[in-house]
Amino acid sequence: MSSYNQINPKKIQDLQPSMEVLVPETRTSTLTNLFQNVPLRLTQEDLPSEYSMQSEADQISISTVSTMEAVYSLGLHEDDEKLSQKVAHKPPKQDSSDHPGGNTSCEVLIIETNLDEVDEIGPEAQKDVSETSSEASYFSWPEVEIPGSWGTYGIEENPWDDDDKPFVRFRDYNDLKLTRQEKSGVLTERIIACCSSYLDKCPQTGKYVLCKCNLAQKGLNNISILMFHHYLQYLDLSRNELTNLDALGELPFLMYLDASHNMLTDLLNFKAPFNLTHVNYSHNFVDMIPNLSKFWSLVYLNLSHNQVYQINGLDNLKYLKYLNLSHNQIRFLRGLNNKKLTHLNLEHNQIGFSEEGPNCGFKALPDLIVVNLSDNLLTSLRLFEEMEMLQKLIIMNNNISCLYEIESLKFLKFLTEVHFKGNPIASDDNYYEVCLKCIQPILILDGDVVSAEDKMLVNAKYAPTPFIASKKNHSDLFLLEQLSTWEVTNMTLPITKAPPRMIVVVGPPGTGQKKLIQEFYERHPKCLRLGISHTTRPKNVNETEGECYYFVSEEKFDDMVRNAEFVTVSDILGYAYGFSYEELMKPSSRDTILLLHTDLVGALNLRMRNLRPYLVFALYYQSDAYYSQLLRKYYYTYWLSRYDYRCKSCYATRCMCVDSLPNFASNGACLLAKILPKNYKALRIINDSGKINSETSSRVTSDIEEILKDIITNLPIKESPTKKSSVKFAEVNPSFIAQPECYMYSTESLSDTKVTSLNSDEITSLIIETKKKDGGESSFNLADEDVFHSISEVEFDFEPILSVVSESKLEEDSDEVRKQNRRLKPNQRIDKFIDNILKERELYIRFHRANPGIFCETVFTDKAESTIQKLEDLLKRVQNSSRDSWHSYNVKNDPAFKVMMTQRLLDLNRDIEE
Ligand SMILES: Nc1ncnc2c1ncn2[C@@H]1O[C@H](COP(=O)(O)OP(=O)(O)OP(=O)(O)O)[C@@H](O)[C@H]1O
Repeated sequence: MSSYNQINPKKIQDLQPSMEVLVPETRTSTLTNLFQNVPLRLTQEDLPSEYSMQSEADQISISTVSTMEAVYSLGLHEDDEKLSQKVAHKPPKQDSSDHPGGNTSCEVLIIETNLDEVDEIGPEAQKDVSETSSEASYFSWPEVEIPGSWGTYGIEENPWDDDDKPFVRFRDYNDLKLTRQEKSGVLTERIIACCSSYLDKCPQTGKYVLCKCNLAQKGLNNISILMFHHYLQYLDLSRNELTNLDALGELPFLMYLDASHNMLTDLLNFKAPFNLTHVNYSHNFVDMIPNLSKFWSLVYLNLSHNQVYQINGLDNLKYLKYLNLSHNQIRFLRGLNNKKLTHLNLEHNQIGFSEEGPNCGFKALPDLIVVNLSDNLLTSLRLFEEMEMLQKLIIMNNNISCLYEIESLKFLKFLTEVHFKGNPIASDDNYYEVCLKCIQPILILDGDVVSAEDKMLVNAKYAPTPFIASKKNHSDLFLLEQLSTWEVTNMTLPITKAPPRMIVVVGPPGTGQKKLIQEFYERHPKCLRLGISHTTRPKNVNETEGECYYFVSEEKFDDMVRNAEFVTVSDILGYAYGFSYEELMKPSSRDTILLLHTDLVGALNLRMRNLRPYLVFALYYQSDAYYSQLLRKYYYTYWLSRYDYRCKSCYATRCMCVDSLPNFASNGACLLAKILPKNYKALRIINDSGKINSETSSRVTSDIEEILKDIITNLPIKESPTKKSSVKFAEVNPSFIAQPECYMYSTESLSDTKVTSLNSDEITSLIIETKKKDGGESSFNLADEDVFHSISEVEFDFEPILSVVSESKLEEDSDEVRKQNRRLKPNQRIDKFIDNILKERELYIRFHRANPGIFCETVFTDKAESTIQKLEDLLKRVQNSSRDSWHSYNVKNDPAFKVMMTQRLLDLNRDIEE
């Protein structure tokens, strides 16, 4: 027992007369309250010798006066400090200002009752009582039943800790001489007074009341008197002989109830308090859980060591976090759907099965952190597969015999502690290693700390490198492919000859696959053949028809699609790309390997069509470099195509971009100037108002002049592939042309004119494109969509420097997104465009990770040498691979082929009609 309540009654004799005690009002009233219920009388023995009691009448009945009055009347006055020195006490932990009444040094006065009323207690009995009392500690929690302090998870800290509140005790239970009635197990007010503590405010009167009562191990069998103690919050009735708790129905504020180690058969069979959160009912005789809906506020429920044989009645306990049903007779895991449950103890039951289904068994308990299922009959660990929050699993002494079961735990990211001892698996030689391998986060296995070295060793021993894993998957797929029987599907190719073996370089746009395969082809022209795709995108200046693409119009491409001429078709950044059957089956030597590049869709189509391509994943190693490459590649072209139809570029030894739009003028040209190669020059035209008037036009002209001069004098002339010597004017703004002294501009729109004042070899072509309005000033309003359309219709016969990226891909976005886009500043939109491509790269990478083995090689286009080396290795492998695995297939003999082709055509027609 703590010194706090271990006061020698004789101490009172140390008190000196005329000592003053300062007692806060609230405390006095509490004491008074308490004393009103406990009529006590002081006897001569209790008093210092100076105070002799003359007669019975001098005995002070405290039932009518407050304690303090009693103390005063006895002259026991002392200031708090001195008193507290004299009386053993434990000072409160917290700052006294937290407590009502200021100074809260807790003096403890023990005042004995009238001995006449008390029977003699034999030495044996006295010993019993004192033992009982010392066991029932005020400061400890109910005993821990589960190894490893599981049982204390109920409430992490004791909110009713007497240390935190002023505490007053008048008598210690040990010093009570029990009456006959009390000895027979009847709870009396005297006992309650001895066992009560912890002052808290009464919710009704606002006065302080004692709200904690620890009646553990008092031999009680009748507690009906408790019904008068409405304000109890904490009640410990453990280790008594109780058979019913009806009286608790009168305790509306009860929050904590320990009724363990009694003889109770009914669970919580009393009127539900408002907010009962913690119930310990362990070690009783409960065999059935009734519907506990009324006890909705339960957070902790301990029903261990009862006779429960099935779980039910807990459905509506939405706040239940801790449930202990250990040492019962439960056979089947079901009836638990308490979503907030974090700790579940079911050890020592007979559970062999769990309810199966989407919201059953453990699947209904997504938040479980600790589970104890030791000493049951489980044979599998699969029921824990989806318990994502699980941190600790105790499943000792079950029947888990297959090591493979541990695999079920491999996706549990937080599982750091497992106990499998006593299962057949634990005696397997590989048990330790398998556990470490499958349960990656593990820190404690069967109570022993797992060292980092062990984990590393095991991982090194068992985990294949990604390379091997990828190869293995690949070979698995290959095997599957070999084993699959030949059948005609919608994807079956309408060809009768085995297609060539092929290497396909796959990557996101702008990765440089085209350049890569060309370089590789040039190294091995004899054993490779370049596969040329069709595309609707405009030809770049340095591209030749039929060398890297067949450039076709959209109409032509659509026709080819309708005629089913393509093996695969993709839409990339608004242009269509397709690889045709004709190109696939082009006559070549049997040993020649087809080399082509596609996007992911194309590559997967080739695979689905059973063409068995060797897929090579190409990407930029450094995403920064990829970003810069995209900027170089698309910024320019995208800008031109999207924001300013009037601004076109021309290919020349030096290029000039002329623009007349305010937005472009202020941002675009500058930007272009930065990103264009050195021998290109961007011309910036300042035109804030969006109108070209005579003033701005003269500035424009002088700007042009300046730049042209600069081009001519400073920049080295480079060979132009086109060597055009004409200047193409498209709808030339008259105000430009009105400066004949600068350059000879034609006044006729859309006509070719020589630039006479410049050396035509040096400036090969120059496009100035503006919009004339009513023959006068040109007005350019960005919001004027018509301007955009009319100008985009103008045809140019020059070759654009870079591929012009269509905006149609972005046009596919919803209207809402489009509107947002419109509101963005031009450079933000471009960033978005590039962001989309970067996201596409991420998609490719994710796809690769999720499908190990689908790519047989990964190359980095910004690491040219290693890339070519890898491709050469691959080429050797492909050359050595079997060529004859194709089934010869005779279309004529296959009725299914006809049916399938008819169906395919019908589908196609329907698509076209739609
Ligand atoms: N037949 C095809 N089917 C699907 N995708 C294709 C096909 N042909 C080319 N592609 C892909 O189209 C994308 C755009 O190619 P294109 O050459 O037009 O632009 P690019 O940005 O210069 O490409 P790269 O980065 O390879 O140089 C590339 O990712 C390419 O792999």
